[in-house]
Amino acid sequence: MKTMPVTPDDLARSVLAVPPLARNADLSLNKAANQALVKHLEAGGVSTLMYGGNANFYNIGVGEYPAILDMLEEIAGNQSWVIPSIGPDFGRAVDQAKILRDRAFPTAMVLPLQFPSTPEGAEAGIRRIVETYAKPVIVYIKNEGFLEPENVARLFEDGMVAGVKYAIVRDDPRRDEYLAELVKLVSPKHIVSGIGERPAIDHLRHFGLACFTSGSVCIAPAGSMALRAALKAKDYEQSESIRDHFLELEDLRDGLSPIRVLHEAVTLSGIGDMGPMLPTLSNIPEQHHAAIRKAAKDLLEYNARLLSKAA
Ligand SMILES: N[C@@H](CC=O)C(=O)O
Repeated sequence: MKTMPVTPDDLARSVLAVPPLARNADLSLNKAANQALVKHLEAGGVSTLMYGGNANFYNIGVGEYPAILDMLEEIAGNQSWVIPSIGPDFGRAVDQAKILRDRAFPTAMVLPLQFPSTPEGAEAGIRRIVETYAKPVIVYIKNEGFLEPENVARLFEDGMVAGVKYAIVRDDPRRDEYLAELVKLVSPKHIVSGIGERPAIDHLRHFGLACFTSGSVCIAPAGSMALRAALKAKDYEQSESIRDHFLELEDLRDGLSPIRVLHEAVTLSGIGDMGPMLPTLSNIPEQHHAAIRKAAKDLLEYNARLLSKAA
């Protein structure tokens, strides 16, 4: 596992995979299945693994946290950069930061708390979390009202933030006043698009963001990395044609539940059995499995074609 401090190059060098977390029937960690998924991602060229919403870190207790960190340290390749999440509530984030500060992970992402929270309170909380952790964190902006751009800018100026994951969903990602303000106050080289392949083209093309996070990268890492390369080359026609391969699965995710569909897609594709979802989420009903299996297998085949072309 890579342990160097975070730089903008780190944020840009790989799509940031946001994988699900595999569990056994009794909800214990399924190390073999988690490792199979990490190996699949690494074989497709992905070197950044961010464990957050898709792994349901929102519901992980402090008691289980050290065991999860042990497993992530063991399953990641030498060159992979692993970012665990902390929070979303302040008390849990501080307790997890105390566990993390003795570990080699280069940073952690602070999950956003919707309620009860104010922008000033969230800024103050992140300052205290960073004081406890003693390393800058990644800030996750998922909804309006959690942190204002000014709060984020102040945290940056004070060296508290290593990067921002920006994930507020808009009907048209090009029309985004919050993001336009944020990139005026914080250099976009520190900000990654956080909503998968669909808005990534607009976020990188029109706002200059450094890279993007993705769940569907877990099925087609070579596809997501090809999209990243096309965006870096500013080849937007090629970018759109690559993104088209993801839309069947992304449509199902957006229509049903992004996290739950991804969890089942990894299982049904055969990459690894993700098992039961940790409460308070539940597995997607079987009536949707046929459509998810087809979309996942189509995307996996696309991944295989890219890998064999590159070989
Ligand atoms: N939510 C996005 C990106 C990850 O955070 C996805 O799952 O594709």
